[in-house]
Order: sequence, then structure tokens, then C-alpha cells
Amino acid sequence: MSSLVVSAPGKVLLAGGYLVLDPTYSGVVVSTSSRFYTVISPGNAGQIIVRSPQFISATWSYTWSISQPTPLPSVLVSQLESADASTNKFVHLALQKTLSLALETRGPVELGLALGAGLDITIVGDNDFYSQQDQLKSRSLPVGLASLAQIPPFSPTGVALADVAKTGLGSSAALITSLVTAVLVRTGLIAPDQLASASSRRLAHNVAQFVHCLAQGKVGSGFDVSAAVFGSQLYTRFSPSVLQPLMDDPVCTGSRPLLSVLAPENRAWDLTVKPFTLPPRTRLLLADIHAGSNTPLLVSKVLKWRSENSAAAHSLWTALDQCNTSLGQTLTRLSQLYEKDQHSYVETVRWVSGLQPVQWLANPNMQQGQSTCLEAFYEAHLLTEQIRGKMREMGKLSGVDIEPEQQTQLLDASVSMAGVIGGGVPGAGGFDAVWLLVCEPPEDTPGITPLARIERLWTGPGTRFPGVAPLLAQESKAQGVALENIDAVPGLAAAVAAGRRD
Ligand SMILES: Nc1ncnc2c1ncn2[C@@H]1O[C@H](COP(=O)(O)OP(=O)(O)O)[C@@H](O)[C@H]1O
Ligand SMILES: C[C@@](O)(CCOP(=O)(O)OP(=O)(O)O)CC(=O)O
Repeated sequence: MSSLVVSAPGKVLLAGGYLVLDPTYSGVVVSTSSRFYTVISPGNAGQIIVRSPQFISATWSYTWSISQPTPLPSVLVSQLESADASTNKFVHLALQKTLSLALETRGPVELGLALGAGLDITIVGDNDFYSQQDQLKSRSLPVGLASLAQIPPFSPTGVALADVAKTGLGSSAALITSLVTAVLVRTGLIAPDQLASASSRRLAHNVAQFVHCLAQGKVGSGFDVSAAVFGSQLYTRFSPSVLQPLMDDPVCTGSRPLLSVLAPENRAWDLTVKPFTLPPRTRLLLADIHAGSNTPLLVSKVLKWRSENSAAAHSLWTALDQCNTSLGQTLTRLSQLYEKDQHSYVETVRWVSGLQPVQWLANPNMQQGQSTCLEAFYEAHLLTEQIRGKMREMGKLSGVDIEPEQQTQLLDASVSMAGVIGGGVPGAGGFDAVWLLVCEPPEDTPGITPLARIERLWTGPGTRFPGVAPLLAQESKAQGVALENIDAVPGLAAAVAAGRRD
């Protein structure tokens, strides 16, 4: 049997941090080209071995047993003892809950057949999920996109999972989505050629969302799992009550029926996922600032302030939501303007790529099509700045560093550069990362590109921003979770083979 490979992308919440926890509001979510990959190959009978070769002490072996009490059979996934074994709650729960659902849906005989030869599972994430600044140093490479491209794919981090410096792309949601979906395919709950269907995606989403909430010990907004399954989107959360009956199940018994809650047809999953994509000839650029934030702590402080100051919070949330919604609409309108008149759109990109945003509207000779595009680009710029201002206000009022002073300086300097549409602190903000949206003019446009300009600002000689490094991640064009061919993903077969040798 050949290897089965399922990938799922990371995420960036461009707008909607904190608000998206409430179903009244939505968030602008971009899925990234950086992905997690789960590779399942036949293993040793009776065993499920999971390897994460980018980390030390990161191989977990499990066995399973199916018992047949009435009224329900159940499957128990247990970790095998070994001298240096760590535990991985996320992986263990993904296996336990997905196999329980497979047993409930397909019965013990079919599940036994699907698991018969055992499973050998390898999990890897693109380098962007983890800060590569130490790697670059050890290879004596300067910080920058060209250097990052020289690091082999799925590079070992040299540390244990608990000690890695993450970049905030949502490793656990992408990992859970790729692992859960791969097991759903391997056990026959999703046919490989049906993975793109609405019903298969709903099933993958519901199971991944459930496992992720259980592993995190809380029901978050779930935008990260939704991005991993469906790709870039305008996301409105599901009601947490859908998962409540399953959340108090003892962690690993798997004895409670899951299908009625997790089935794609269950209308209680009331999230909305509206299609969204970044406009043509723009590029998402992320900065790793080699620090990191404690998102749950930030969230608890902001929500506490909101509950104690409901009138002030309501007016801030309402104003912010208007800007967030307008940003989603304006970016969507730019894509429509491209479809309508590609020539005018591309010429506008050329124009804005050489000028700072404050100069964009200063061309009296623009033709109608171009000035419409230009106004939309400028509106996107203004909206991102308004969102930043309101997020800073939220931080000030609730006593949380949502856009810390260092990020303010970095963003102020970045968003005033020629060809930069806007930027901000993604998600909960803090010290995780910053995002920018930069124009990508045609190659024959004279002068330095906006991307190169930003790279020089961040990493050039004498930079004011030491410790800030671009990431390779862009927006994912493949929408969400996907089946892959192992040989078509550079470095994947080698990473799997290296993991098996260790
Ligand atoms: N490459 C990996 N292999 C196995 N497990 C992983 C991997 N990356 C992340 N995880 C799991 O996800 C957990 C991290 O989750 P979390 O702290 O919520 O991170 P994030 O904010 O990136 O989602 C880890 O403790 C581990 O259980
Ligand atoms: C505050 C939030 O609305 C957004 C947090 O977004 P991040 O992208 O900061 O998330 P982490 O990957 O967990 O650090 C909380 C939520 O929506 O769950």
C-alpha cells in the first residue's frame, strides 16, 4: 500500500482578533502556503507509531484495543511505554477520537481491517512554523528570504517540541487538521477522491475542531482550524454549545457516541465561511520577531475588560467591526476590479509600487478605471491604519500590549514605504509577528520592488529592527486541506525516510 499524504495550511488573522470570539462579528482569515503534512504508511501489526522528525524525543507509539460491551463497542488508544517517551496530547486525542468515530461509523470489522497492518505516521511542518533565525546563524547565512530558501525543507529544529520558538502560524490547528483528515481517509470515512467535497470538508472540520478544542482544554473561536480545512475566508464562529456534550467526556475513553454531533449534516455547526482571497498582484509578507505571546493570557484580560465595561466595549467592538468588514469588502472589490479591467488594475499596481501611500492619489492624469482601482487600494490602506488604531485603543483600555511599542515602530516604518498597502499585528497581537500586504508589480517595472524595499528596511545594513526577519509564507492558493503526492512535495520523502532511520 502506498503512502497517504494529507496537508493543511497555517493561518493569519488579518482582522478580527478578539471580536471573532463572538458570533456577532467575523474575521478576515488568510491561509498560508506553509503547511503541515501527515504521511501514513503501513507499519507493524497492532501498532500506531507517530514520528515528528523535526524534534528531539518526538516519537510516540500506541496500541489500540476494541472492546464490545453492549450497547456500544469502543476503541481505546493507549501509549506504549518506552524509556525516553514524551507524551503528545494533541496527537493522542486526534487518534483516539478519530478512531472512535471510525468504529462508530464503520464497525469493528472494518476498523480492524483498516488498522490491520498498523500505521506508521510521520508529521512535519514547513520551516516557517518555527523561527529559523538560529538555523540561519548556525549556517552563517544573512537574515532574508533568499537565505530561508536555502534551508532544507522540514529542517530539524534541534530542540524538543515544548522548547521551539513558534512564529504564530497555528501549528496545532494545521497539525490536527492534517492528521485527523489523513486518518479519516485511511479508515474509509472520507474517500480520497471526495476530499474536496463539501460534505467531506464539513466532516474533517467538525472532527478537527472537536479534537483541537479538547486538546486545548477550551472552545476558542476556531478560525485556525477553519482556515486549515477551508482556506482563506471571512469567518464567523460556531456556537460553542455544539461541542458541549462531548467536551466533558473523560479525556481518552472514547466511549461516548460522536457521530450525531460530528456528522456533516448536523445543523448545530452554525459557522459561516465566506470565500475570500487576497487581491491579485499583492503579496502577504510576515515578519518573525523571534519573541512570542501567551494568547490565552491576552484573551482573558481583554475579555475581562469587555465584561466589566460593556458600554465602552460595545462601541469599540462595533466601530472595529465596521472597519474589519470594510477591509474584507475592499480587498474583495480589488479582486473584482482586476477581473473587470486587468490592464487598469496592473497599471495601478505599477503606479502605487513606486510611491508612498500618501502620494498615491496625486496623479491628475489617471484614467477612470485606474482611479477606481487607486481609490480602492488607498481605502484598504486607510482601513488597515484605522484597525491598528482601534486595536491599540483596545490594548490601552484593557491593559494588554496588543500592538507593543516595538511593533508600532516597525509597522509605522513599513506601511509608509512605497508599494505597501497596509499591515498590522495578526490575531491576538502581542509579540508573535506582524503582517504586511505589499504590491507585486510586473517584472518590467523600473526600480526596486516593494518586497525588496521592505526586506532592506527589516534586514539591511544598519537596520533599526534587529531580530526582525521575513518569513517565506505567502497566501495559499490551494484552498485548505488537500491530498498530496509524496514525490511532488520537495523534501517530504527525504524527511520521512530520515525520521524512520533515527
Ligand atoms: N510538528 C509537530 N509534531 C507533533 N505535534 C506538534 C507539532 N507541532 C505542534 N504540535 C502539537 O501542538 C502543540 C502546540 O500547540 P499550541 O501551543 O496551541 O501551538 P500553536 O499556537 O502553534 O497552535 C504541541 O504541544 C504539540 O502537541
Ligand atoms: C484573540 C483571538 O481572537 C485570535 C487569536 O489569534 P492568534 O493568531 O494570535 O492565535 P494563536 O495562534 O492561538 O496565538 C482568539 C481566537 O479567535 O480564538
